[in-house]
Amino acid sequence: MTYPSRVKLVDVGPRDGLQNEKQPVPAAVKIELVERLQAAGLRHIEVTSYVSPKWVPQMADNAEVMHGLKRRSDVVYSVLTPNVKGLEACLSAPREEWPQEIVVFGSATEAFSQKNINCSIAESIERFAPVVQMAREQGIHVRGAMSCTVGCPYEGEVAPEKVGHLARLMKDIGVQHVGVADTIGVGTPGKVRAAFEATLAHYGLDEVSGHFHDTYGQALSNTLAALEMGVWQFDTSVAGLGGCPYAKGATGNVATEDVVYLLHGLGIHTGIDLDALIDAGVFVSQALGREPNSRVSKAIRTKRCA
Ligand SMILES: CC(C)(COP(=O)([O-])OP(=O)([O-])OC[C@H]1O[C@@H](n2cnc3c(N)ncnc32)[C@H](O)[C@@H]1OP(=O)([O-])[O-])[C@@H](O)C(=O)NCCC(=O)NCCSC(=O)C[C@@](C)(O)CC(=O)[O-]
Repeated sequence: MTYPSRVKLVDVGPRDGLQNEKQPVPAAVKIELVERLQAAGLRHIEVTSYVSPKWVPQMADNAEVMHGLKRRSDVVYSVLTPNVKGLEACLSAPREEWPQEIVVFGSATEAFSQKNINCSIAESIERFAPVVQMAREQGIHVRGAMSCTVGCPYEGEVAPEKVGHLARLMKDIGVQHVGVADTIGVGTPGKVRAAFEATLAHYGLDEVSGHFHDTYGQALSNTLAALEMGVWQFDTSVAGLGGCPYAKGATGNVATEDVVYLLHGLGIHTGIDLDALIDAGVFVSQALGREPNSRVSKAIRTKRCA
């Protein structure tokens, strides 16, 4: 089996990982988390989202976090912007605090679209179109997240045709890259492959990524299945943090630590220092009062103690 020679990981821990936390997480902790991730070698970090603070209170400090970061010139910072209001809020900061990439997020199912962003799929595309245009005019890269590509908490199994339909709509409005998300972590390799195949009818292999939650413990298998298709970009979350507020019961994303261990084991270079990454996961987990949700982190920390 041949695997891609390079893999890009986007650590979504500061955004996807923390958005669902009920306890307030101070901006200083979020900032230190991003800085620890970049020090560990992560070069793509999803920092925050410009969404309604009534819907997701944890992300209300978006501007403070973007302002407080000590940025590195070799790191790409991204943020979620569901509508023009969100993008305008993000761009109201001085240019040096802008992200290089924004994310619009849609759903392959109508029910999740309504629950998550309060509109139909068609309406979401209408909302995204001016966001995409404005961002691209400013030289900001646009990624699209496609939720519920294999399963939906409200509609159950999702047909690949629905994924292909959303991918085409995203392509038509100029979204440059799409992430195939298993929002509730129910996917298995065959289903994930089918979701990618439907997406690859509209996007090239260099324009797609995988985003796997680990609710059923399948995220590493799904990552491997995607790697075997030639997919080389993945979202992961330090310490396995996360969950979407509108996908009840779904656990966090696959832990970055576990994916890095897998990749290094396959001989794929990531540039990530696994020990420093584990320490970043311990830092944020301690701030949240829990253990990191990563088997690799646990194993390596046990070995360190021995
Ligand atoms: C999309 C909206 C805003 C629509 O929400 P809405 O209520 O339909 O919007 P609206 O335009 O009618 O505005 C209602 C209120 O929200 C305000 N508002 C409107 N837009 C913004 C904004 N951008 N920033 C700040 N405030 C905003 C607006 O000003 C107004 O305030 P009010 O007059 O009531 O005081 C809302 O549904 C929302 O914020 N949803 C949040 C959804 C979210 O963040 N979900 C989690 C992220 S997605 C995810 O995790 C999945 C992913 C990406 O990881 C992939 C996967 O695993 O599937």
